[in-house]
This record gives sequence, C-alpha cells and structure tokens, in this order.
Amino acid sequence: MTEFLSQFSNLVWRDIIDIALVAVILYQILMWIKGTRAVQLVKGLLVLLAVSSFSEYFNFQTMTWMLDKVWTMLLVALPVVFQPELRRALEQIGNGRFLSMHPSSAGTEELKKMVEELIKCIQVLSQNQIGALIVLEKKTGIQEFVETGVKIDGVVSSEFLINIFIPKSPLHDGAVILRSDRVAAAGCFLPLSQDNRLQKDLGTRHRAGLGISEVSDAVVIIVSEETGIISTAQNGMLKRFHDEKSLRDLLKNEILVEKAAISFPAFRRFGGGGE
Ligand SMILES: Nc1ncnc2c1ncn2[C@@H]1O[C@H](COP(=O)(O)OP(=O)(O)OP(=O)(O)O)[C@@H](O)[C@H]1O
Repeated sequence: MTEFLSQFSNLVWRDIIDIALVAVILYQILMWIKGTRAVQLVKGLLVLLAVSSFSEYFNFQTMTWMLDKVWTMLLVALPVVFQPELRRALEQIGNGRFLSMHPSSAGTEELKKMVEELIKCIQVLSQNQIGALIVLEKKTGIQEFVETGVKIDGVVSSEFLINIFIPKSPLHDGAVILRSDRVAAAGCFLPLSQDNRLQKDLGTRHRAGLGISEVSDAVVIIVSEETGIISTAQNGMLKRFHDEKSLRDLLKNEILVEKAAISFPAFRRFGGGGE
C-alpha cells in the first residue's frame, strides 16, 4: 500500500510538473505571437484543424485526402513563409529573451525619463529643421527592421538622439528604433507605405514612418526636414502638426499608461488611465 502511494505521488508530481511546463510554454508562445502576423496564421491553422477533425470524424474520404495534402504542403510552405519569425524565435530562445514576461524590461520611472528625453530631442530637431524618423517598438516585435540598421543598445538621451540625426553624421539616414528605454538601432530601413491617400508633398521619410505603423503597433515620430513639422504614425494613420503638449500626451498614453496596464492587469481591465 505504501509502495503504491509513493508511486502514485511520484506520478502526480511528474504530471503536475509536466502540465505546468506545457502551460508556461504555451503562455510564452501566445505572448510572443500576440499582435504579430503569426496570430492570423494560428487562427487559420485552428480552423483547418477543426475542418480536418470534422472530416475524419464523419469519414469524408475525399475531403480528408485533400486536407491531408494541404497539411503536407503547409509543412513545407510554413517554414519558408515564416522564416524571419522562426529565426527570431530561435534567436530569442538562444539569448533567453523567450522566457522574459514582457519585452519591455524598463520600469515606469525609466520610461518617464525616456519620454521626456525624447520630447526634448524632438523639440530641438523640429526647431532646427533636422529631419528625423524615430520608431518606438511596442508589443509587435520589429527585430527584422532593427537588423537592417546598426545595432546600438544605448540608453535614450536627447543629446544622443540629436547627434544621430545631425546631417552628415554617419547614421542620420534611415530610422532610429527605440526598444523600451534604449536605442536599439539607427540607420534602419523601414517598409514604405503604399497608401495613396498620403499627401503628395510628403516624401519617403513620412511614407516609411507610415509603413512600419501599418505592419506593427509601433508608435512612430517623424520630424520634417523641410518644415520642422512633427508628425506621428500609428496603426497606419498619420497625425500631423504636433506640439510639445500633444506629443507628450500621446507618448504618455501609448508608453506609460500601457506599461502601467501591463504591470497591473486589473488597471487594464477597468480601462484605467493617467499615470
Ligand atoms: N525606407 C526608409 N526607411 C527609413 N528611412 C527612410 C526610408 N526612405 C527614406 N528614409 C529617410 O527619409 C529621408 C528622405 O526624406 P524625404 O525628403 O524623401 O522625405 P519627406 O517625407 O519629404 O521628409 P522631409 O519633410 O523631411 O523632407 C532619407 O534621407 C532617409 O533618411
């Protein structure tokens, strides 16, 4: 009897650990794909899985045969189509980032400081008509665009950012990508928006800013070299003519309030705002 009990408790512990590990891994995968184009893929695969099970259950032979072929084709096609995402996932597992709870590791104080430094820098760039394109990464990973530039990994400061965009400096061309309170890379090449509603007098800097906001949830700040006008792009929408206050409001809302909501999920559930 005692032998049975000890074997049983061994088994139960093993099962609990097994289930806990699977739960952690599934949670991390869900967190990782949330907000990326992989979500659509997972939804598509789930629908296909449901149709396959349905067809097998009712023994629809032709349908089952056809779906089997589709699964085989997907097995080959998916790694090719999602090669950048898969590479990124393996890299993250390799450097331990996969197990971090959230990509933003900075605390609220650090982010507040970052926002103020950013606003100071944008004011100087705008007043001096120095063109700039700054992308703030949020939940959608944009590592593939970080990799098109020069990796930096330095804390955000207004002087540092201004120096990057000063004309003729080696990294002034392209975009700076900020991750949390750090400059991830400069001189990055972004996808150009194909939106033909964009004003004709806005060139590639604005098109690139809009482009990255169409494929991710990033917040983009654009300073026009010609006019000094400050614009932001988000979810494929360009908003122009920002002043210091409207920029601060937007950044507080997008970076600080969201950070608070992530740290305190109840805050997000009840739609809390403010700092
Ligand atoms: N795909 C891209 N990714 C990142 N940066 C880009 C991209 N294309 C252009 N840029 C940046 O935009 C600059 C060219 O800006 P352009 O004058 O065409 O744009 P604009 O929208 O009219 O802005 P501005 O009002 O500052 O002139 C380039 O020097 C480069 O720094």
